[in-house]
Amino acid sequence: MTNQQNVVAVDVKSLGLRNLLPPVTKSLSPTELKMLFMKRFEAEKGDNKINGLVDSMRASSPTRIKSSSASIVHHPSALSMFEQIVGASKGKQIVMFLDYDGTLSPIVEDPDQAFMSTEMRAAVRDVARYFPTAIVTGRCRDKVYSFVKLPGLYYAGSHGMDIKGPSKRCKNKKANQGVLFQPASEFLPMIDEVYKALVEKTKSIGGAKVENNKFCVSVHFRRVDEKSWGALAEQVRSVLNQYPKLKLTQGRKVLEIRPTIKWDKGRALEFLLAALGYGNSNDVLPIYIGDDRTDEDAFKVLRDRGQGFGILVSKIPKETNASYTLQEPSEVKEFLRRLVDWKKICTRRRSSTLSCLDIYIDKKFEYHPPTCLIKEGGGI
Ligand SMILES: O=P(O)(O)OC[C@H]1O[C@H](O[C@H]2O[C@H](CO)[C@@H](O)[C@H](O)[C@H]2O)[C@H](O)[C@@H](O)[C@@H]1O
Repeated sequence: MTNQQNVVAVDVKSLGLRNLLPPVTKSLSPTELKMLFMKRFEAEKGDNKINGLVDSMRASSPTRIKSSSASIVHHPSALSMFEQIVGASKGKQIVMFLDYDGTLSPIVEDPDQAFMSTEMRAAVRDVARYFPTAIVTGRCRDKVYSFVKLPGLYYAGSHGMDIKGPSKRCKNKKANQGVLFQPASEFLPMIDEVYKALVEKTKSIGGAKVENNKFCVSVHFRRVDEKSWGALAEQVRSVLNQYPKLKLTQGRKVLEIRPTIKWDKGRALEFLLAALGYGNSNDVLPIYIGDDRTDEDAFKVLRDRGQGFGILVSKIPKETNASYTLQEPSEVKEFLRRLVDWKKICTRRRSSTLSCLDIYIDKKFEYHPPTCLIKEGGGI
């Protein structure tokens, strides 16, 4: 066999190799041809990844609704279904799980300014008086604590990779007071390194902001011109390519870089239920309220367990594993207040001779159940 026999006449244009070769017809050996294909394949794979990422950055805009959203159903409002929700808690302990951004605080341009209102803080504090309560967030735990400022809660930062229990004794004796769980601690130096690299790589992209969330990193593009999203995606990919142990997920106008470990908000929810003594128990009704894609992991866990309710905070219909919706943080506050008022009524009913009617006309409460069906044991 001569070398000549191994040479194949290739029309580089017809093979779509235009970007890699001058636009001429040329004879190539099989080895050259293979290398060309590989090069093109890799280049296309990279391009597709970036394009895919930019598409998904566009889709993550909460104001857009997919046109082919036949499977997206309107979930009922958790406010209009309030009685059914608390009714399901009869004989069970409600445990509250609350996402932070977009749930307790409105979405704002600058992540450092995402404060929660005094009224919302009071609502969360009151809820935590009656029910074990956890904040589950993508943020760094210390940062979210500096926003929430309530000591009696569980905090799960970094998408649940940094869990800490309340700093002082709480009423629930089953609770493990000393809980501190950090399943990704070995990733700390790597995350730090990636954070620095991302700050460097994105500094020329106007509006981009990199946030160190301790066990994960957020790259914000809310203030980046849409024309530069591709450039941003490329920079993020170029850094991530060097760290196969890290993965990319997305939230609301944010790219999230996190360890590839199998841990998310859903796992954190399971961990916290176990820490509270409800690991394999039917005596619990977990309620998880969140607005973001990352909260879907927790909604799914509740659905799979057939226990409790996921409540999605969204003004627009979305594909979700949640059972109910609330439109915005102000409705979350209203829901939390109702929960507290309902619990107070149940507690008073048990410790006094007041009739349902007495409770109903008691002007002290803003919320009065429309029907007087309060039963012993907490259910309506
Ligand atoms: O799990 P969460 O508590 O919802 O945290 C998810 C991310 O929230 C923050 O970003 C989001 O809120 C910002 C402030 O409103 C907004 O500017 C940004 O566009 C949103 O994505 C936070 O800054 C991220 O680190 C969290 O991962």
